[in-house]
Amino acid sequence: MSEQQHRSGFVTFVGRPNAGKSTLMNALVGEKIAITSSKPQTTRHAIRGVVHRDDAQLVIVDTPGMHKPRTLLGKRLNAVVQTTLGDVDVICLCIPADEPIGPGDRFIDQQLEGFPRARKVAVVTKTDAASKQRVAEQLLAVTGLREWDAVVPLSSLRGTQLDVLVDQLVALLPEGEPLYEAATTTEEPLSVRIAELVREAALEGVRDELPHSIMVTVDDIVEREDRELVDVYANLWVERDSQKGIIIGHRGSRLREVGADARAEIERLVGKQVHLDLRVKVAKEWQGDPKQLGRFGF
Ligand SMILES: Nc1nc2c(ncn2[C@@H]2O[C@H](COP(=O)(O)OP(=O)(O)OP(=O)(O)O)[C@@H](O)[C@H]2O)c(=O)[nH]1
Repeated sequence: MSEQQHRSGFVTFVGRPNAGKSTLMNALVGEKIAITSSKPQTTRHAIRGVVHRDDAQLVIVDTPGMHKPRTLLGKRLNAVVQTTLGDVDVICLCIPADEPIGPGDRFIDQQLEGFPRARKVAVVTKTDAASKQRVAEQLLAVTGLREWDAVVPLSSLRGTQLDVLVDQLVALLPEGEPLYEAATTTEEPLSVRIAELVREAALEGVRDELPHSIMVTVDDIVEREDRELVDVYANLWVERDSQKGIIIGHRGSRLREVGADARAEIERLVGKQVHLDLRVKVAKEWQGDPKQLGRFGF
């Protein structure tokens, strides 16, 4: 194949919280990069995953869910979305098959008008969770929103139609050389990926406003010289003392569970045994504090 025919470019997935964007990106990249959870607004960073093919390279940028900002963190997250969308070749709007199209979807669809350069693809996600008829109705409803460059129904969970989406996306990319080396699946530094795995474990089973209050930082990752062992020093931040109690649980039982879950995922990532030193700390109302936000990398 000549260099000319190779295609490469940037694709992003937008959609209301819980639409299945992160799960889809992980399924496409074939490796756990963005963390997923049933809590809305799990994604906080613009994360890149890379899909490699002989004839193309798709760089996927994951964005936080678009929403009306309530906190300073919310505002900064929306700014990340705006910058990301101005910069990509294809924007995919994800709409779950198992829920009717609502004001949230329409709001985001309208925002797409602001990015005329990008090609636009509708992805109907979670087809496994809806009947055939429901999927067909949803496809019709989605088609009514605007003129799309492609409309693809799929299930990330079952892995159905993922190849169809990739084919469609590749066809919409400009011709160009690969942007990343073949072995690269993400640009995220190891410390960030580890912090996200700890946050994912901590999100399991927490409710109400607590999910948004959780932040994880990694102080140090130390490889032992004498053994195949990695020491990870991480902090789990919450906004209030009462939240600290919830995270730690009765006699530390919840924290131990979170640590064990996170450790298993980190071991899978680094391919070595891991010792996880996890401390719970309070950063008072960090979501509204510019100094704290800066410290957490927002
Ligand atoms: N049945 C089914 N569930 C799915 C599928 N894809 C995602 N989900 C579930 O939907 C929920 C939300 O998925 P995410 O990928 O975190 O959604 P998101 O759009 O990235 O969410 P935010 O980060 O909040 O913007 C999770 O509970 C997933 O397991 C799918 O193909 N089928």
